[in-house]
Amino acid sequence: MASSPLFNSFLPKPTTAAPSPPSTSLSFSAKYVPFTAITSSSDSSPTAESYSLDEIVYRSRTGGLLDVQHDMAALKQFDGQYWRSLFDSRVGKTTWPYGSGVWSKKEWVLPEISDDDIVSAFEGNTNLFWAERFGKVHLDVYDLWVKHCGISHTGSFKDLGMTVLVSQVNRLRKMKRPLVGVGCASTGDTSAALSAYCAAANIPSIVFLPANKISMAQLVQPIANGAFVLSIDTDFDGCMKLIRQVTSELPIYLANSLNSLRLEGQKTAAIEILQQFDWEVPDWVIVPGGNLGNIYAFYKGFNMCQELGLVDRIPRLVCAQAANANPLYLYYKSGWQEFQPVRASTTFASAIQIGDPVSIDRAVFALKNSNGIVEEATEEELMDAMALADSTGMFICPHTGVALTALTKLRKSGIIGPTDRTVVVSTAHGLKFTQSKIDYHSRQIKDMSCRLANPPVQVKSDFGAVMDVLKNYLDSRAS
Ligand SMILES: Cc1ncc(COP(=O)(O)O)c(C=O)c1O
Ligand SMILES: N[C@@H](CCOP(=O)(O)O)C(=O)O
Repeated sequence: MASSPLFNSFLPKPTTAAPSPPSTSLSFSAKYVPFTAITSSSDSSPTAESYSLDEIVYRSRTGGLLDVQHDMAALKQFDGQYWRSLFDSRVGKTTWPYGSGVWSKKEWVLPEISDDDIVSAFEGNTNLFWAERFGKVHLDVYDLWVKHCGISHTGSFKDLGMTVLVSQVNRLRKMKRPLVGVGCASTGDTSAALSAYCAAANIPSIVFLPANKISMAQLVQPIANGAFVLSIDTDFDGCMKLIRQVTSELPIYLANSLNSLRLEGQKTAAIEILQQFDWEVPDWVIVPGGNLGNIYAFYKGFNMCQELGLVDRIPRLVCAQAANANPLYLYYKSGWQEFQPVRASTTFASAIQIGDPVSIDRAVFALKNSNGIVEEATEEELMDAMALADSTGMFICPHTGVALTALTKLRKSGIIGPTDRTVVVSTAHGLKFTQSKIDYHSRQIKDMSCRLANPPVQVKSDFGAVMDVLKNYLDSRAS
C-alpha cells in the first residue's frame, strides 16, 4: 500500500464509533449470472449458470453479458426503513470503508469482500446541486437538480465503479490469482480512474487510448499515475476490440464496464440521489450515454431500492447521446427494431464518442423498464447548453451539455412539466474539458455561431479606455 499522505484516505482506517452493520452481514452474497437471467426471470429462482465473483469471467457461456446478482432473499430479511437508516447513518463519517458513498452501501455492492482489501478514495457523496437559476430562467422548471458525479477523486463518475473493481482485483491478487495487471480501453475517464486506484494499491495498470481523441487533462491523468499508456491510432471502439483480445490472451483483468463489477459501484449514485432527497423519488433522471453501462447502473440502483422497499417507484430514465455518436438514439427511434453500430464522428463530448456500445442490451432493458426515453444533441446544441449552464454558475463538461440539451427538448415538447422533479447527471468535471470552452468562447469553432461566447475584452492600460469599456458594459447590463 502507498504511504504517501496523498493516498492516506485510501488506507484502511481504524474503526471509530459508528453504527454497526447488520449482524448478519456475512450471510449476504452476490454472484455473476448471465444478463439474460435478469431480463427473463419474473421470479428470483436460481439460474443454472452462475460464477463466483472470485472467478475471472466477463461473458456468459453463450458470449452474452453478465450481471452481478445479489441474494435478494437475504437482503429482504431487513425492511426498507432499516436500509434507509443504515445508509443514512453512514453519510459524512470517516469509519472505514463506510465514509465512501459506494462502500456505505457495501452489503448491496460487494458484500463478501474484506474491509482490508478495499481500495477507496472515499468516492461518492457528491453534490446534488439545485440548478435554481438555470431551471427557472431558462427552462421554466422549478425543481431541477444536477448530480455532480464529476466532483470526485479523478473528476468523473468512473471512480464509483473503479473502487469496486480494483478492490476485487486487490482481493484476487492476495488470493494469489495470477493477475499481472488491470487494463482498459478508454475515452479518458475510465483510464484516469483505473490508473489512480491501481497506483494506490500498487497494481500495474495498462490503458489503451484512441490517439488524439481525448482531452489533454484526461491524457495526463494515467501518465501521472504511472499507468502503461498506449496511444493507439484508432477510435474507442477499435481500442475496445483490442483490449478484449489482449485480456483474453494475457492475465490482465478487464476494467471496462463490460465487466459487470463496475456497475455495482456506479449504481450507488442512484441510491445516493434518493437518499439526498430524503428517499423521495424524482420524476426524471437524465444520463449521458456512450458505452451504456451507466444508464443500466442507474436503473439497477433505483430498482434495488424499490425491490427492497426503500421507495415505492422508480424515476423515468432519459439517456442522452451526442448526435455524432448516436447508435442508441437511432435504435430507439426505429422502435427498437434492429440495432446497428455506427462509426462515431468527432464530438466535443469526446468521452461518449462511441459507436458500438458494449452495454447496448443493458441500456435497452433499463429504458424499457423505466418508461425511458432517448434523446440526442447536435454539437451546437450541446455546446450552447454547456455555455448557458456555465453562465448560471456551473462549470460543466460537454457530456452534461448533452444531457441538458435532452432536458431542454423534453421540456419544450411538454414531456417534462414545469414542476417535475428532474435530475441531470453531470458525469465529469468541466476542468477536464477546458479546451472545448476556450474554443467556444473565442468563437473558434467552424460552422458554429457560439452565440453565448464571452471572450475577454482587450483594452489599453489607460484609465479612460478602461472606464469607457466598463460604462458600455454596465449600460448593456442595465438595459
Ligand atoms: C464523462 C462521461 N460521460 C458519460 C459517459 C457515458 O457513460 P457510459 O459509457 O456508461 O454510457 C462517459 C463514458 O463513457 C464519460 O466518460
Ligand atoms: N467514457 C468511457 C468509455 C469507456 O466506458 P466504460 O464504462 O466501458 O469503461 C471512458 O472514460 O473511457
